[in-house]
Amino acid sequence: MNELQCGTSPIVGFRFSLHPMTDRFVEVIKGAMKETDTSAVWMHTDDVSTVIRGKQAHVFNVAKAITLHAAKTGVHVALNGTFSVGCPGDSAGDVYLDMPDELLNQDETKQYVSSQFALYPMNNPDYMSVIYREVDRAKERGVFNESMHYASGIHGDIHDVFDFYEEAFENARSDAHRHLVMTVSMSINSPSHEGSVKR
Ligand SMILES: Cc1ncc(C[n+]2csc(CCO)c2C)c(N)n1
Repeated sequence: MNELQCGTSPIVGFRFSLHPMTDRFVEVIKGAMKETDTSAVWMHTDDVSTVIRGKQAHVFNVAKAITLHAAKTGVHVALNGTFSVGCPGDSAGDVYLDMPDELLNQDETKQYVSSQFALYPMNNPDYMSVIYREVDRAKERGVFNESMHYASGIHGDIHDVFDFYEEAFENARSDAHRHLVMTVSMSINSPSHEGSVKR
């Protein structure tokens, strides 16, 4: 296969970093990963970030679970990450596409999150209408917070926010334009949320 060719694999990837605002950052990061069932995704952690790859549903399920575990410590946590699909590069982890669909992390604990996201529908000349459509979806779902340069503000309960992100990521790509990148930046348990309406 031509390694430079994009758009042949349905594998979804998420590369992210957690930044807990505490001296106890090591146990918050490592604890969140350990308490999450990551067996349905390929995962690798280094000194800067962690990458998970696999079926879309599992990648979003694991991303949310790790974030929720970190949030439940009560510590102010920042998460930054990039979702990508349609550019397999290497095929390590493709075996995870055979995993059963059953989601392995089911914690329903409520948790307010404030976030910003940006969609990059690669090689799609009509990318702005894709972006507007997904921002409209956020408004319909009740998770839209505000417009801003280079991103859109999304907030609410972590389950509603991650549901929206997965739906937007699913809908912002097509057979004609399979390569999609989405960046997400989240702030949780921040003292700056004080006074925010939806908590
Ligand atoms: C999700 C995530 N993965 C890796 C790092 C990088 N990192 C920074 S401190 C630390 C623990 C001590 O090794 C690690 C792994 C991160 N911040 N967030």
